[in-house]
Amino acid sequence: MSDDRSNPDRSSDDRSQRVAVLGGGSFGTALASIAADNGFEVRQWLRDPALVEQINREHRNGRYLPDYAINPAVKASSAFEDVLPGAGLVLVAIPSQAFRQVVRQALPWLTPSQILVSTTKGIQEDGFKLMSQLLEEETGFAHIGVLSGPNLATEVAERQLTATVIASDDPLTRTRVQTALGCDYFRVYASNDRYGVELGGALKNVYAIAAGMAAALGMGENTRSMLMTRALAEMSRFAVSQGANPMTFLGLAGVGDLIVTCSSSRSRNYRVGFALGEGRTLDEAVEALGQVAEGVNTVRLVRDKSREEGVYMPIAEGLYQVLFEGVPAREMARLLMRGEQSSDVEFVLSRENVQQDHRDTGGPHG
Ligand SMILES: NC(=O)c1ccc[n+]([C@@H]2O[C@H](COP(=O)([O-])OP(=O)(O)OC[C@H]3O[C@@H](n4cnc5c(N)ncnc54)[C@H](O)[C@@H]3O)[C@@H](O)[C@H]2O)c1
Ligand SMILES: O=P(O)(O)OC[C@H](O)CO
Repeated sequence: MSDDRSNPDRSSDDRSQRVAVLGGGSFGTALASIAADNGFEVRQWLRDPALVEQINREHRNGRYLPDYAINPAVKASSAFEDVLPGAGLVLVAIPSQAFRQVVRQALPWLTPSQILVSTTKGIQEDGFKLMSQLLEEETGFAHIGVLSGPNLATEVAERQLTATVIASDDPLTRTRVQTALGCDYFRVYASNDRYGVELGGALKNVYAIAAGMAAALGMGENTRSMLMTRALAEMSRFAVSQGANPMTFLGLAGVGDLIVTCSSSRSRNYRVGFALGEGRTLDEAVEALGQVAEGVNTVRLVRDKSREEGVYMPIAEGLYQVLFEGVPAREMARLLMRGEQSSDVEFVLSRENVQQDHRDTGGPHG
């Protein structure tokens, strides 16, 4: 690969350490190729032996990224022992529902000096846990991070200019990820708000489903702009109630990712929403997609949590009713407009404020 993509800050020490990617989907594959473009030896783990064979022989992932040439330095395997020993950085790109199980299977080949980074934007039902929390729980390691931001995998694979965020309170994790993945078309910004960055990535999927639905229903740009704006307020309100820093939601992993996912027909969550807006059932929409749209599960978890904690989330509540209670999408959109708050910007600075506000206004569940 050409030298002009290489990162001038990379030290030879870093390069001597391999990069491992767990997951053979589109994002995992795109990231593996970037690290290989940057001169790292890269090993990718995936379950499907036929796909392993195709990646190694044709340098192509026909199932998830058929039109993209993978850097031949990426070697795939379905055996952890081929992939993990000797890796300095391990990127985990496995859907949330299988995340813990895969990390558990990989555990015998992981070591505490390794840096573990989740790229997965989802929530685990049991305990409302984010993926980096599962990494911590399963391994007890110190170098844990999260990669998030407006990063449609197909655009990354096409080498479109893209920015991402590595969030960790561990400086080594931030630096190593910047070195392994940063290049002239993939900018890696650092954040130390791991929780806020990770929560933002999971929450925006909910609103992408709503945005896809609005598009299919023929709603105009004014309506979709309102939806995204109210979505940002709703996400931030929820995040603050969970103790996150609202400022993070003004960055790439908050509003940045919200905009791309709510606007692009390349987003899987948007596509599920679009299919629902066209009148398909949830099962039909998910089956037609053939991949994971994390927002379907997230909307259920977030809606339950918001009720439990008294956080006002009318869009998540309405979407839940469309997805799981058979309320027609068009009817829900009208109801949302009627029930919306009358003030525009709310300034919520703390968890206590959110809860006080709902006590004062009577909130939806208050
Ligand atoms: N695709 C994108 O545009 C994109 C961009 C940024 C972040 N992400 C996040 O990254 C995560 C991974 O996304 P992706 O697009 O690479 O892939 P994906 O979500 O489509 O699937 C990832 C891989 O996990 C594998 N998998 C699923 N269940 C498994 C199991 N039980 N055991 C082992 N492997 C299993 C699949 O076979 C596939 O190879 C997602 O959860 C998503 O939130 C995706
Ligand atoms: O395809 P989606 O909807 O999972 O979204 C992909 C990325 O998260 C966009 O940043």
